[in-house]
Amino acid sequence: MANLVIASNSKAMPKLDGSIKNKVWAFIEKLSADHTSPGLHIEPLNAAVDPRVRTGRVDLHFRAILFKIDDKLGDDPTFIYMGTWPHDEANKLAERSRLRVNPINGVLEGIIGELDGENDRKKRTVVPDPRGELDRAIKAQTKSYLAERFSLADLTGRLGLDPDLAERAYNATDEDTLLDIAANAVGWQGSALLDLATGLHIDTIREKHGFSDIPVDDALDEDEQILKALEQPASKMQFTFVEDNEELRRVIEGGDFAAWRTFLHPEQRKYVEQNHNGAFRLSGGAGTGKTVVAIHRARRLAQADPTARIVLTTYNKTLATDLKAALLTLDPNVAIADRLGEPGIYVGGIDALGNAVLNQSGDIADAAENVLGYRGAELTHLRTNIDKTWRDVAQSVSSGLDAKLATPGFLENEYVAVVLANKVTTLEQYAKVARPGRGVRLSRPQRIAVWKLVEAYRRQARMDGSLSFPEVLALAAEQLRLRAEKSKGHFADHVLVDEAQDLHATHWALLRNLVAEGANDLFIAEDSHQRIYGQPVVLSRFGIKIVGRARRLTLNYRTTAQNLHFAVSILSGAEYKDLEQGEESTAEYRSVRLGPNPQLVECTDAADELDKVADLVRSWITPEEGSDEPAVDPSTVAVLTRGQADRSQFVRALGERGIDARALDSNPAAPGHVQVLTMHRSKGMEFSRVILAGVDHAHVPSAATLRSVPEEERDEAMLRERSLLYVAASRARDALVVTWSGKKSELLGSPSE
Ligand SMILES: Nc1ncnc2c1ncn2[C@@H]1O[C@H](COP(=O)(O)OP(=O)(O)OP(=O)(O)O)[C@@H](O)[C@H]1O
Repeated sequence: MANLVIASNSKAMPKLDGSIKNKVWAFIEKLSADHTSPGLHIEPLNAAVDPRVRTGRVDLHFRAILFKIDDKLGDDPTFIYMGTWPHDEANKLAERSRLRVNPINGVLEGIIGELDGENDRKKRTVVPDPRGELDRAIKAQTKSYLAERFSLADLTGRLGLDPDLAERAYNATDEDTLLDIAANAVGWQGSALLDLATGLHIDTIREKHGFSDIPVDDALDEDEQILKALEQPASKMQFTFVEDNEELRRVIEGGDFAAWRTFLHPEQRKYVEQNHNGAFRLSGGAGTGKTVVAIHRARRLAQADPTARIVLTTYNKTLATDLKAALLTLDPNVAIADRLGEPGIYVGGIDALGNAVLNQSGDIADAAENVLGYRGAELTHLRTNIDKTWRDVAQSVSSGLDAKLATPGFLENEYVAVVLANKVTTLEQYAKVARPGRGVRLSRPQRIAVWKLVEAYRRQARMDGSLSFPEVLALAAEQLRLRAEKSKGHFADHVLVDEAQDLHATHWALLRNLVAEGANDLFIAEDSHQRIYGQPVVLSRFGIKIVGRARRLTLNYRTTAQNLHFAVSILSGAEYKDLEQGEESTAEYRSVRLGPNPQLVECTDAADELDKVADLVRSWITPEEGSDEPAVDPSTVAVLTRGQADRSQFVRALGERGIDARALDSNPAAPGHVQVLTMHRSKGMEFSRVILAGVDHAHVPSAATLRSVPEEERDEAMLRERSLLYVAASRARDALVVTWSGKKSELLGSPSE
């Protein structure tokens, strides 16, 4: 059985239709089963530049390009599949294709040859020009964009860029041209060029890509050097060893969209594979692959130890459902644990995790006494009308608390972040407890007043026999702590949490108590710029010590550089803190793809906006006859609104204009319809085309939301509003459109600013 390596070559390869894909799959399956099978017609080429190159017969009209590396000990050879082309083209390209170990960094490079004139044409046109000539003319300088910081020899001699590519990059006179060149380069060369454009030091770029200081081992022959180079992290951006048929099917069928399953960036791979001596925090901009890393890592931990109890959790149930689906897409055979505490990966929303702990815990009287001050708490029903309960309590109890503080928002935050987080059960404790991170300072009389309301709230809950989610979580955390104290151990060996920026105090208490401190205990994926609920939390308060184990991803895989630039411009001018109170920056954020600029559409009034949004959506999903644009699958188109009322209005308006649209709420997305959802609901999701609708002065930031918080907490609420628009703007893979009527939102910076 031959060893099989598949190269990601989507940039060079033509798009293949479904029937050819099936034939490619059959060809590769046959090749891995028996490479000597005559039906494969594996043939060398007389005039090939690289003697390892072969072509093979996919069908009468298509041939695959391969490299064959023989094993000198006589074992089976290794075949590297580079892609499939129409017959004549494949033969011509193969003659000029080659495999080489980069002598500067040790990375394996599979280079597909070019057809006659293609190289010259590329050099003349450089690359497509999506931003428009005008933009470029304005920004163009006559000097090389890179010359101030690097020499051409740095690019080739220290980084190992292909000399022709390095020269083109060096001749680029502005950032846009450089980004164009990066977007068209293959594998590690593209991401290294982006790093150069960002201004990173050559040594940093080498380190990020895991380049070897001894690139080539001269004691090995060339074939052995090639096989060794396949192990380099940056080689794995282009090549993957196929271990079994199931994996092979995934690679072939996945195509471009599923590259995340196989071709990880060396940094992503590092965070998947590295072991840590305790909690680790992976932050990173929207779309940099934090979720991808968490999923791969969970699978890696499960493979490394089949008895390990792994918890993979995230902010809510819908995101957890997506997480589980993605995990099973990555590996349909992965061991899923159906019950918390069993070996395998248990996937669930974090609130459900709290429930699971209590359901599996038996008597919770001691925990209830410690957290709530009474023993009889039962998980009979969940209280969902929290706002109403606080409102009723504030109206019926004469506490003397100022009206601006006697709001459901302030009281619930105080209850969760201070009272539950510190297991406060008496006024004496509350009067003394530290309240770090709470915007409003409270005098002693104010504390007494708040406590009166807390007591009334608890009385009410006791009468109802109901518990809120934060109470369930606090009880579950305490139950776990008591269990560990009695030497009964923990429910998990490894916990991985995604979207962690939005977790509140009792979530963290639960996570800390779910797993003992130790190797690979907690893996935290988060982005402070995407905090749209609640307030920042300081992890060390919960016994979660990151101490130097924090890293950041900056390369965006989701969206285009233009959309990314626009999304980041929304954050500019505001200061964000990460989970350890460090400053979070967007300085190195960059994207691997280019596209058109986001469209900003001013409408005359609400009716005009509904019409314009409908026209735009229609032009995408049913392009006019003769249009060059292919029809877009409606379910990959999303209209995002700030509130639920606007959401309903857009669903209705699109329907009235003949477009089948559905509101997306707690239900899963239905195929075949345009999705209309709130910006909050869009968290963690992505779509091909996104319209942010109703982005006007009154709705974004939401004037009503800002009015509802005390003055001292307004800056924080404003940060959340800014983050919400950033989250929404960073959901688009390809096209991003923003519409409004009346005065536009103050948060909208122009993309050219
Ligand atoms: N190495 C990769 N190769 C190809 N695609 C990738 C890679 N890593 C991530 N992606 C793709 O980029 C997109 C964003 O990834 P992911 O959702 O993991 O990012 P994220 O950082 O969790 O984003 P967010 O913070 O916005 O939720 C997804 O479509 C994912 O498949």
